[in-house]
Formats: sequence, structure tokens, C-alpha cells
Amino acid sequence: MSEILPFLGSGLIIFGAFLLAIAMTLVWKIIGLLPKGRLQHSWFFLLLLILFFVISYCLYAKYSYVNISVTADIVVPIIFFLGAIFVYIVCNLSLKTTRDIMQIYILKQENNTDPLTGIFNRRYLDNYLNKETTKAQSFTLPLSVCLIDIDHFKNINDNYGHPVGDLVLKSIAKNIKESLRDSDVLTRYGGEEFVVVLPGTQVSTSYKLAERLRKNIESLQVAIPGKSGQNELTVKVTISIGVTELSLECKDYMCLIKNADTALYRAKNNGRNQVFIC
Ligand SMILES: Nc1nc2c(ncn2[C@@H]2O[C@H](COP(=O)(O)OP(=O)(O)OP(=O)(O)O)[C@@H](O)[C@H]2O)c(=O)[nH]1
Repeated sequence: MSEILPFLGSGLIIFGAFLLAIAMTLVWKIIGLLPKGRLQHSWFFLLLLILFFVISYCLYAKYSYVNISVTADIVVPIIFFLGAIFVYIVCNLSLKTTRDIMQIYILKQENNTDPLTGIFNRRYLDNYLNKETTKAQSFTLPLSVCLIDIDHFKNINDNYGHPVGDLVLKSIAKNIKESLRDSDVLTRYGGEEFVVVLPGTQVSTSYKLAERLRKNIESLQVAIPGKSGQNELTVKVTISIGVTELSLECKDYMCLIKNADTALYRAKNNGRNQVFIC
């Protein structure tokens, strides 16, 4: 029995070092998944710490091979081995958890994003505007909404085809997004309609912003592919916008959208390419 004890002791420690080396590859994968920053640095520190343990285990294996002679001496290698299993399990679970959290994050993003334009979708708007109206009322802050509709968009689809219509939608969404502040939220309300939520903004300011958006789109030239073999073409579009704000008479999401829709209807009826307030 006493002859196999040194083999057993150093065998356990070498196997422990092997498990730690595998744990290091798991930590490396975690580092690759994380964004640059402090958390990534902390995992890098842990990686170095495990490397230190791998070296120490190897050195100790050499020592235990010479010094283990009685059964009681095997306790330390067993503890080393269990320690390595512990580190391996923690790193493995951390990698799985990181992957799961990233998956949840991606799903949440997809759930709130319009796939065509890449901006927020109606689902996000419903949640966001409900939260913002409650917040604005609690702290008596202004809140405005712009409902934007592309004029005669059906003609674009009919004349150039649906893919070109999609291209125009994307260009308009991009142009509007680039004209807004970070605190303003652009969403695709549906079809060729967009909603901009402007927290902390009074309707007079929102009107000026809406006018700026309208002019930007008016001067936008969307490049589209020409029909079979022809050169690139450009199409021009205009937008109509209905603007409204939260007030004592209009206190919720439904009312804001209803009033913005009324203003939009007036802009359309008045000849389109205009901004109206309700
Ligand atoms: N290409 C494309 N077209 C869409 C999409 N969603 C809605 N549309 C089209 O948008 C058009 C909207 O047409 P209408 O509601 O008649 O409005 P309009 O032609 O813009 O006319 P006004 O709003 O009255 O100025 C329809 O032809 C829809 O098929 C989309 O995701 N892609």
C-alpha cells in the first residue's frame, strides 16, 4: 500500500492541475464574451491566479511524490484535487451563465426592435410611453409626442416595388434618428408611421423639432437601384407630422396617440408635408 501512496498523491495533484488548466480555457472564453472594462480585467486577474495554482500544483506533485509515505499524507492531495474540481465547476457554471444572460439580452433586444429599420418597435413604445407618462405626471414634467406618417407611400411601393419601399423606410428612419437628441426615442408605430417620444419637452419645442424633421426629409434624396441595368435613381418623399403633449385633459398613452393622430389627420387634409399641433 505504502508504495502506491506517492503515485496516488501526485496523480491526484496532476489531475487537479489538468482540471485547473481546463478551467483556464473556460475563463478565457468568458473574457472573450465580456465587453472591455473592469469586469473583463477582474476575470483576467482570476485567470492569472489559476495559472499560479497550476504551477504550484505541479511543483507540489513533485514534492508529494517524494514525501508521501503514510495514509494520512494523502489528505492534502485529496484537498488539492477537490479544490481543483471546485474551481472547474465554478468556471464552467460562470461560462454557461454568461452565455445564457447574453442570449436573454439578445432576445430582449430583438423583442423590442423593428427588424427592417433597426429602431424600436410598437411593443417597446407601448411600455416606454406608459412609463414616461406616469413619470411625467409624478414629477410634473412636460412630455410630447410626434406621430409621423410618410406621404403617399403607397405610390412608392406601386411605382418601384416593395423592396424599394423598404429602402425608403430605412432611409427615413435613419435620417430622423440622426436628427434627434439621445433622450428622444424614435419608434416604428406600424407600416409607414413613426412615433417620436420627447420626454421633458414642451409642445412648442417639439413643433420646431418636427418642422426640422419635415424639412430634412423634404430635402432627402433616397438612392434606389435602377431597373435592370439602368443607373441608380433617387426618390424624394415628404412626411406629415402630428404633435401633441401631455396635459391635464390628456393624461395617458391612449389620449396622446389619439391627439397626435388628430393633428396628423389635419396635416394630411391640409395638403400633406406639414406639421400640425393638437
Ligand atoms: N415597402 C413597405 N411598405 C409598407 C410597409 N408597411 C406598410 N407599407 C405600405 O405603406 C402603404 C401605406 O399606404 P396608405 O395607408 O394608403 O398611405 P399613403 O399612401 O402613405 O397615403 P397618405 O398616408 O394618405 O399620404 C401601403 O401601401 C402599405 O403596403 C413596409 O414595411 N414596407
